[in-house]
Order: sequence, then C-alpha cells, then structure tokens
Amino acid sequence: MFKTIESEVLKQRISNELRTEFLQHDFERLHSFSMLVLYVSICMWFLLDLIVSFQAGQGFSYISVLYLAVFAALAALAALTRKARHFYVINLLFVITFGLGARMVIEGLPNSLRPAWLVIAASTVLYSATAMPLSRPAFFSVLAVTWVLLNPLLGDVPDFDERRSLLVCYPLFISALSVYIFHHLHNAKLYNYAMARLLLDQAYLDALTGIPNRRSFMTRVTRRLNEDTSTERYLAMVDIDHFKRVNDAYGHDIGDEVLTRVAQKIESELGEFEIARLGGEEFGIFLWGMTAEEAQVRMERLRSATAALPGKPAVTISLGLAHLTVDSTLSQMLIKADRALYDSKHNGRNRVTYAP
Ligand SMILES: Nc1nc2c(ncn2[C@@H]2O[C@H](COP(=O)(O)OP(=O)(O)OP(=O)(O)O)[C@@H](O)[C@H]2O)c(=O)[nH]1
Repeated sequence: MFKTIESEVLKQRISNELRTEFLQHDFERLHSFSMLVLYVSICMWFLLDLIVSFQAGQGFSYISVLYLAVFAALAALAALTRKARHFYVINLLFVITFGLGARMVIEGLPNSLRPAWLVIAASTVLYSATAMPLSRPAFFSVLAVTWVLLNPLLGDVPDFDERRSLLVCYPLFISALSVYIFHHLHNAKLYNYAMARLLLDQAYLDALTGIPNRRSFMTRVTRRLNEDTSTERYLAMVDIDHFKRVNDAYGHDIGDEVLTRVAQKIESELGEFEIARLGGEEFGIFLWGMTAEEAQVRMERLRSATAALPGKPAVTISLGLAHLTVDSTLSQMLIKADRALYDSKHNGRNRVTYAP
C-alpha cells in the first residue's frame, strides 16, 4: 500500500502551492537547527578571529566588535522570523557578513595559508547550507555569494602554480557535491511531505463526498471545545430523510450522488464552520459566534436550500440543533443533537428541532 501511494506521488507534478507550503513547513521544523548553525558559525568565527588577531599582535579590533554586532542582529532577526521567505533573505545577509568576516580574518594569516583557509571556510558554509531549510533560489544565492567572497583565487594570492589546478578543482568538486546533496535532500523531503499530505487527506476526508470525515470532525471539534469558551456554540446533526427509499428506488450509485450533492450544499452554506459526513447519510456541523436564533435561521436555510436542490431524486433533510453549555463534552453534545434530530424525524421530517 505504502509503495503504491509512493509511486502515485512520485508520478504527480507537485503544485507550486504545495511547494510553498512545504518550504514553510520545512523552515518551521528546522528553525531551531538553523539557529544552532548560525550560533556555531558566530562562535567559530569569533574564535578564529581571536586566535589570528592575537597571534598577529593586533589585539581585538573595533571592526571585530562591529562584525559581532551585525552577526548578533541578524541572528536575533532569524530567531524572530516566522516566515520562510524572510529567513532566506536574513540567511543570505548572514552568509555575506560571514564571508566578509572570514575573509578579513584569513587576510591576517600568512600568504601561503590563505587559499587553503578560504576553501575550508567556503566548504563549511556550503556544507551547512545543504542541510538548511532553503528554497532552490535561496541555496544557489548562498553558493554564488560564498564563492564570490571566499574565492581562493582572488586577492593577494601568492605563487602557487602547482596548486592552481587544485584550487580550481576542489571548489568545483565541493560545489557539485553541495548541489547534489541539496537537490536530493530537498526532493526527498518534498516528496515525503507530499505523501504525508496525501495520506492525511485520505485519513481525514470522506472518500465519497470529499468533505471532512468523522475522525476529522471529532479531532477538530474537541480542539475547538478546549480552545474557545467565550462564544456561543452549537452542534447540529443532519440526516437525509427516507434515504433507504432513494437507494431502493434508484440504486446505490444515484444514492451516492445524492449524498455528494447534500454534502456540497452543506459545504456551500456552512463551509466556514466545522462540517463532516459522520457516516451513512448523517452529517455533523459545529457552529459558533452567533445567537440561538441566528443558528436556527442558518439551519432552516440549509434545510430549505437542500429541499430546493435541482436534480433527481429530490430529497429533504431533518436537523437536530443543540446549544452547547459551558461544561458539556462532545459526546454529551452528540447525544443531545441526536435526540433533537430524532424529534425532527418523529414529528414528520424535513424540519429543524432546537435543543437549548
Ligand atoms: N448509496 C449509499 N447509501 C448508503 C451509504 N451509507 C449508508 N447508506 C444507506 O443509507 C440508508 C439509511 O437508511 P435508514 O437508516 O433506514 O434511514 P432512512 O431510510 O434515511 O430513513 P430515516 O432516516 O428514518 O428518514 C441505508 O439504506 C444504507 O444502506 C452510502 O455510502 N451510499
């Protein structure tokens, strides 16, 4: 089953909307890891700066303090940001500052050591970037900026003819390796995300009507019950009248069409609330933020709109609407709404019964 779904996902083209959603999700999950990378980078730079500055007898300069201040400001911004696309900009600014800072520190080393240290610094930045939650453009910007600022062939390069080919080949190798790792990691995470979404949709959506199923309804309503006690809340049970007759007279397929039509009507009338197909020909609606009169008007509107639905066979619905008291649980509310629904059925169907 897993393999079937996996191959289904791999065949699909992933929409831009889902990609954006994945990037935000990836950023949120790896936010603390990204912060760790930034903090460790600052510490490493600080340590190297201290060693190089004191070995060269310069002491700790005001420029180092300035760099530390910019690092701290960017790290604070990165810690505060909640949007992936803002993080990409902050991360790039951090890489620019780090590149300039690293170059400054490396300039303090003997000429013969500089190219190797520039390559080490650039490789470290790129290696970290492969694991960071970045979009493709954000990753390639980091790659470009890193080699512009930490290019071992730029600046005051000593004689290293015999090493020149190595200083060209090794950065090329590191770049290709980073691109390869980033690409594969990125795609693996993206497809895992798409697969998790597909499986979740299948677990929480009703396969026939496409609206949320009972499991989803119970989870969401329980969360809402715990979250918000400040507004008036109601639970409605909706049941199609004489649905067995529809199946018997027109067949199961037409019965399925009727179920879908009613579900779509509930969604178009009350989609801003929690709605679900609870099972069979029964639906649930959880409403909030209105008076009891308004809730009854909304139910009445749904009832008449369903009765007026075009297409054959015409069906009606019965509804039981229960008002939620502060201390009531979801199962108590379901029982209360079910009793009100039973009264609607008992009193002739195609009506709304309100249980205060
Ligand atoms: N087509 C179809 N029928 C279903 C589905 N799930 C349940 N049913 C049918 O829904 C019918 C429910 O019938 P009953 O519970 O007797 O209720 P009813 O005929 O609607 O009568 P009242 O509720 O008393 O108005 C049964 O015939 C079930 O087979 C489904 O997914 N598709």
